[in-house]
Amino acid sequence: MQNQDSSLLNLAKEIQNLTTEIVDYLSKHQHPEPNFTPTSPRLPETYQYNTLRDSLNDAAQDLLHLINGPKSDARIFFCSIHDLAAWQMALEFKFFSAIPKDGIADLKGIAEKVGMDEDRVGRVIRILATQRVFKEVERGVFGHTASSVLFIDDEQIRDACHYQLDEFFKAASEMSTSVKASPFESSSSNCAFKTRHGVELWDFYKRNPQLAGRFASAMAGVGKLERHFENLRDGYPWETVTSGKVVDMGGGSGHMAIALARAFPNLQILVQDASLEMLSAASHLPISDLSNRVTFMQHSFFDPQPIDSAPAYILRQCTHNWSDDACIRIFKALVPALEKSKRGTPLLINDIVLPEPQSQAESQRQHRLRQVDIMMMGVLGSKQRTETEFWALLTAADPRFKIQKIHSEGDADLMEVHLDMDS
Ligand SMILES: C[S@@+](CC[C@H](N)C(=O)[O-])C[C@H]1O[C@@H](n2cnc3c(N)ncnc32)[C@H](O)[C@@H]1O
Repeated sequence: MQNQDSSLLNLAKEIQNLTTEIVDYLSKHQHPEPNFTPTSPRLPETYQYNTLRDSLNDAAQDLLHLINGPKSDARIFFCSIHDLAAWQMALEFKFFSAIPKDGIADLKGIAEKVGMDEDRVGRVIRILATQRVFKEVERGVFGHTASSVLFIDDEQIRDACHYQLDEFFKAASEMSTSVKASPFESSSSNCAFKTRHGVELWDFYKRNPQLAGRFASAMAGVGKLERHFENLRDGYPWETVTSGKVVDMGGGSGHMAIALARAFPNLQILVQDASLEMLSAASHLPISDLSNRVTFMQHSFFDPQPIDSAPAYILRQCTHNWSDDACIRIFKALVPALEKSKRGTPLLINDIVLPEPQSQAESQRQHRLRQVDIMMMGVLGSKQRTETEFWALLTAADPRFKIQKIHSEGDADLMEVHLDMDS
């Protein structure tokens, strides 16, 4: 007889029910089920699928936490830094491309290609293989899995993983040292990145143009995760824009502007960024056919916006890089241009909007968002914000700012803000 009151069994039933819903979803949308091989079919990237996936993760994580217990859980999490160290080596020494995409390679061949001793190469690959990244097909011979082949197929996603495990991971280990040095002030000059690298983040990239290029590529990689682009594409009626240039402020290499221009042939977009290194990363992107519709300009969003009468102003993943005071300055610098624009011209803030404290957001999703918040604390002394916090900064910049709506079908929400000229 099963115990009806068993919370463990109830969680297992929830997992069974959610898995059934996922299998039904895949079958209804003609998606074959995934497997671990390099040719595994791709998963859907819809809001509905991701919501089911997050709920299943929540239930499965709860069951594992309860069954593992606090001691075993603690051992798993504090040793995960060594998984990251193995990943760091695999990325830095290009392990992924050292094994042919459709084939296998032995340890000697891989070690020669990556320029490391066989012993350590084997140890790194074998720990990753325990997480189904690479597979030891026979003793000392390795092939790819779905999770390792991703890093051959998608350079931008590889760059997104690489910059995190390189300059950001190194900085993260200095978090408590930096807070000890300035326990009551968090800023780009009082944060772990500055403690570890000796310079602030944007100066670091100015001094390392190659890493700035990787960062710009990584931003494009991050944009492919968790429906970032879909939210920007679907959260505003872009097809209604008939004239003028949309301005993408702090647009980096312009990868989002390019994707948006491809999705909407009616759009012209001006990408602004303060950094020439970021803007020049655009030369690596395939945009020759868009040269009339996507243009670039060096401009700091702290200076008054020189383009007025744009149909929309985008600020994507920029506010989270800055302190409250700096965000207020960014919003203020846009006000004169908005005043000269048509009524209802939106400022579109495309960034994480954190759930308000104690809200019921799924913990899997909330965990992802809060990881980015801690990342911002470490690399720039900045933060992710709730809607209430955004509202406070916008109205401090100009009391006429109103949050019109928030489109939220992915991790990076699209917040539509208007300057209400009648108030
Ligand atoms: C996290 S990245 C986001 C880039 C792009 N919007 C995206 O979504 O991928 C932040 C961008 O802000 C740019 N930036 C930093 N300071 C700036 C400033 N004062 N004015 C304009 N852009 C700036 C950086 O160069 C970088 O490209």
